[in-house]
Amino acid sequence: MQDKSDLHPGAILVVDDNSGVLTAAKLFLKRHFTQVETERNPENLPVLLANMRYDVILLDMNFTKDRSSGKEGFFWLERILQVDPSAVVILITAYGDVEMAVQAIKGGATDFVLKPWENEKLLATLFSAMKLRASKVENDELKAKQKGLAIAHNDAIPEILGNSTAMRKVFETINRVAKTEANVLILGENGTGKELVAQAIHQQSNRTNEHFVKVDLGAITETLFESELFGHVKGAFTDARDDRPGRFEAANRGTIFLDEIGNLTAGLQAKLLSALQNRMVTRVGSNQARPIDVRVISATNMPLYEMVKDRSFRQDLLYRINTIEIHLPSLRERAEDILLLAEHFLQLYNRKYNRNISNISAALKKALLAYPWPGNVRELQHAMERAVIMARDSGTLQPDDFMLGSNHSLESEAALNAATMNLEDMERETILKAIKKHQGNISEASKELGLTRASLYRRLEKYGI
Ligand SMILES: Nc1ncnc2c1ncn2[C@@H]1O[C@H](COP(=O)(O)OP(=O)(O)OP(=O)(O)O)[C@@H](O)[C@H]1O
Repeated sequence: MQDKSDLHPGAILVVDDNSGVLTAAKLFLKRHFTQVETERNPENLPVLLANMRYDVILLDMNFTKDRSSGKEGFFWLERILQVDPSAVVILITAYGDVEMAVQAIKGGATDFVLKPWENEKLLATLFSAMKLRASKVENDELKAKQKGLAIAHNDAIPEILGNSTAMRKVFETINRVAKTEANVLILGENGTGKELVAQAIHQQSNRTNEHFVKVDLGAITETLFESELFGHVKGAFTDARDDRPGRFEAANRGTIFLDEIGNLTAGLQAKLLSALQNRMVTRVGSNQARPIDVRVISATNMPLYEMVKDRSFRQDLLYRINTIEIHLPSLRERAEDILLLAEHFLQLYNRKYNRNISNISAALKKALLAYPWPGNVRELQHAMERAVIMARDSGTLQPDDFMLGSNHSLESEAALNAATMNLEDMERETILKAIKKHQGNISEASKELGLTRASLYRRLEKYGI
């Protein structure tokens, strides 16, 4: 008996009305694959397919009833693909039927083998078919997941709110560019809604049924970058146990969202530029370039134009990604939106935490308007969530209920100081307090402020802290 662990995992179905062919196929294939089934009567296919997902189906083109036209083969191929559009079907054809087989490939078959087959050739064909099946299944799962996420997303309605002139302009631009194929660069501070805008563009685009794949370039290490973005083949490096597509392939026909693009090192900028220019990616360890069709939306909170001047960002890469630019204003630049967003988050968290706080007191409104919001909408959202949870009584939310980054109540600190401090002073104060509260732990402080570590560090530098 053969040790099962030597076998390649995979389920194969062979459909042929010649029992000799079936026996030979089964004997041979069972030595290589974990599951091999055979079927003489194609009429049983619907039942078989309903009960089992086969990785590869070997299908005879010419059943006895209709010896030479291949009509039955075409018919069954179509039926299989109806049941499982990702099915991988290999046709078994007789010598001389090659033209017909080519036609069948156009109709959705993956490959064909000639009868009588050479075992080694059949095996090679099956192995590559298995790989194709694996990537189809992975793609299906990803799509299903994405759809699930999108639905969950719609449920939560992360609609982009804003009544300010600046935000109206942003909405107008989104409407105008979404349906085009233009690459979009979104600039704005942390927490201003860059990801939300990227999602909105994808949702309104012609690619809406395909994947929206986000890559946080700030979080990818230099060594992982290539494999993460472009994929790798088995054995390319120590941990590469299987072939794996990268994020660009996962986003094929859809949209890729390159977040924190300003954080890329010079070497990585060159690699990304080359992929975007050639519209091709090459998996690490392979020399086969694969074409990709993706729309690129990038975002950063870094001053890319200044970085081009001081040569820390490539101009040619900037021109690749900035066909359309969207500037998201900071929250303090659109004070008109502060109360609108505050009310929105109040209702959102009322529902979430089963509370019934009906409004925001005039004093708190004043304080919210005076605060500089270094972490922008995200900071307001977090602060509102905390307030809804912590508020002592239902009814009206008061300044005392409201803790900001510093964890001091608005009334006692920010609101009183607002009259005498300018925005930068206030931001510096807020940051100092957060750092003090977390005893110098930058990760914790940045979390509380709604900033990334990188942007907190930039501010520390700016304020000489
Ligand atoms: N205009 C808006 N209306 C409603 N919610 C918003 C708005 N802008 C941002 N938000 C919310 O604020 C949070 C932060 O938004 P988002 O992640 O899109 O910001 P970002 O600019 O991409 O942040 P970062 O630069 O830190 O990645 C999210 O929860 C988002 O839903």
